Amino acid sequence: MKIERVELLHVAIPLVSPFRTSFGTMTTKDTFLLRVVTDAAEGWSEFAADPEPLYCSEFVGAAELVLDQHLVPRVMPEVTAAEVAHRTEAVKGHKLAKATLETAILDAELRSYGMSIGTYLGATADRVPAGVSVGIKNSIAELLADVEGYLAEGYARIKLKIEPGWDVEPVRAVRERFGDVLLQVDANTAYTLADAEHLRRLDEFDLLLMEQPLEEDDIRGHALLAQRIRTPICLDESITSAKDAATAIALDACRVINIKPARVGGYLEARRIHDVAVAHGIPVWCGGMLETGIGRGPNLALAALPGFVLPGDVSASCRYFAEDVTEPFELKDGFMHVPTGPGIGIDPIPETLKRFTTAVKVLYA
Ligand SMILES: CSCC[C@@H](NC(=O)CCC(=O)O)C(=O)O
Ligand SMILES: [Mg+2]
Repeated sequence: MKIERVELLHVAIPLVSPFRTSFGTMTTKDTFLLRVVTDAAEGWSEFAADPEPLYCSEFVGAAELVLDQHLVPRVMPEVTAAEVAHRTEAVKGHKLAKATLETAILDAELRSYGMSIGTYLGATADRVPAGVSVGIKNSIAELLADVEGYLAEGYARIKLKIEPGWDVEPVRAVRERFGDVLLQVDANTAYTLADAEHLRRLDEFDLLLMEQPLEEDDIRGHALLAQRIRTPICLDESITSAKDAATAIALDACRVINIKPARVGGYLEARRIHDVAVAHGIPVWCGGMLETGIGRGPNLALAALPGFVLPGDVSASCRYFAEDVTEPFELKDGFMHVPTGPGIGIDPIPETLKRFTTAVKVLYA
């Protein structure tokens, strides 16, 4: 496809409530959407990280710069989605920025074919079970009230953010109050191997998994920890490619993988990781980055691939947003429906997008 225009729309959407993790507290989804206009169709995507490099090394300002100066020029003037990774591989890192570019081009390409991203990726379900991520709270009582509300909405699985000082007690409280609900935790790299004996205390709660307890580059540490605790280790930040997945699986560093297309450079690599995991009998699930509907839609399609056997973090839009730049994705009987329209299957609502847009930068015209 011939690229005719590329623009980046900064959006700031307030969260319905603060979302606290081991690395900070979010109150607004402050990122950008990428719009790629081609001679065949236009495509949309969103940058999944935040203004500060706290979840990973990438952040909004750097992504805008690397797209403008190093990634978009490399895909000019004509490109297919399959070529984007190859054309940009000389640029080291910046997987989330690359994912944003690849996804917008893939969206345009699929729209021009009239094909949904679910069909393209190999989705085998039209709805997927939804889990929900629950932040660190000011009190156990507040946590229990939140979890009660999510369970009442029908969420199939609860994920609790943990950090040193907020781990065993909140997990115990949820287990004691809500019985054998599907329950897992996510530490976002907040612990070290020295915490192994403490983390082993979580084994009594029959958790589905413990997500990313150690630093993202500590594959060996996760393999050693896995020998000392019973709870299956799930990697998130550590897995940025199919190669990482193969290494982590081969070293027994994880028994589950959280796949986020943004973290691994896009949906094409996400599918490769799915395939590697399935080949090794490793269950995967689709993670989340508090995406707007522009990211939430295609994530639901990915979550419908056969190896995504665990509920993911693709919750209803209202979990985070009172109003989104797209029509809301809603929870129905604990499931989220996979969009079936062409491309990512969802479009920004022009008037709402305008209202939430804080800046527009034309990268190519
Ligand atoms: C600001 S936290 C973003 C990363 C985090 N994501 C979630 O906890 C799920 C967020 C969501 O529901 O989209 C993770 O490490 O898995
Ligand atoms: Mg995580």
